[in-house]
Amino acid sequence: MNKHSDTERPLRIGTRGSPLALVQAEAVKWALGGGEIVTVSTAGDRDRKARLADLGGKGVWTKELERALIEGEIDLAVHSLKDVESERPAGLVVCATLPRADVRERLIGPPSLDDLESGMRLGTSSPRREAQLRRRIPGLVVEPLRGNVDTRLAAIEEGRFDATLLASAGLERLGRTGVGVPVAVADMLPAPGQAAIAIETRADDAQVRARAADISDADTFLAVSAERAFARRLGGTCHSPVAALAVRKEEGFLLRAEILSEDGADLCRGAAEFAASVGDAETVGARLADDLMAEAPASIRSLFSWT
Ligand SMILES: NCc1[nH]cc(CCC(=O)O)c1CC(=O)O
Repeated sequence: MNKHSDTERPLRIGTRGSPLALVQAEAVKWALGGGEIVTVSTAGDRDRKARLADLGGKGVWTKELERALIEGEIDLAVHSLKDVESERPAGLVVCATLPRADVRERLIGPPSLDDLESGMRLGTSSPRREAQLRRRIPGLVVEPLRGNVDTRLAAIEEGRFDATLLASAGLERLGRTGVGVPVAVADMLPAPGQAAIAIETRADDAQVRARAADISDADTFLAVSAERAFARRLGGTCHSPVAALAVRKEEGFLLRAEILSEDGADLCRGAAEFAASVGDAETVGARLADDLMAEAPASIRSLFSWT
């Protein structure tokens, strides 16, 4: 029996209602040894046509859950960490992460990135994916493609696009392991926080924080702390192509990160090591952001509020 379960109420686990969100919330419920799933709909779920940026950026996926947390309707919120803006509303914290899944992207459509050519149509609404692939394939035509995983796969099957990219982690969690081909992180660095399921709660809720800490994966939490400190220091918005990935080394961790111009023509990348402490992860992530921005051309700098 879970060591907290004698004394504590079942936690209300807030989640979006998409198939991926529900699978992730179930994973957290299972790890906690129980709880009640509460589904909250977000602006991003209600409007599938508009560009993410026009709906108010990444916050569209999380705002309703955050309101429910602040108002005490739920005890914790489960998110794909990469959808959670690096600046949190006052009083809320990302306090735990489940063990990270495969961080790679999967290419849907062609057999490999080398099969993409100028003039082909890539469907994506991600500025990072757009910039990374336009850098690699000048002349690639990029058009918005949103919606849940099935919607996006259907768009390729119906021939509306030649290719799209999806996170391996999401496909695996939905049981779609055979879809597409994995892309090496050396060819496409993922988004900060990709493949990590995060628990967000009220900063002053010590009981929930303790229960979340029990199920948190320390290496994942350290890695994403550095990636998110990097993104936070840049002052990016939904229009900012940012990639970052930290991995465990024999001693400590290695953070790799890059920022690009919208068309991918310009790129600044770097790497830095950090020790196994959240403080060091955050310091090193922020310093790498400063180092890259200090040398970034205007085409990149204009996409961030870094000063
Ligand atoms: N932006 C939507 C989103 N948020 C998290 C995932 C996948 C799961 C993850 O990275 O944790 C996806 C889909 C995708 O980008 O393919």
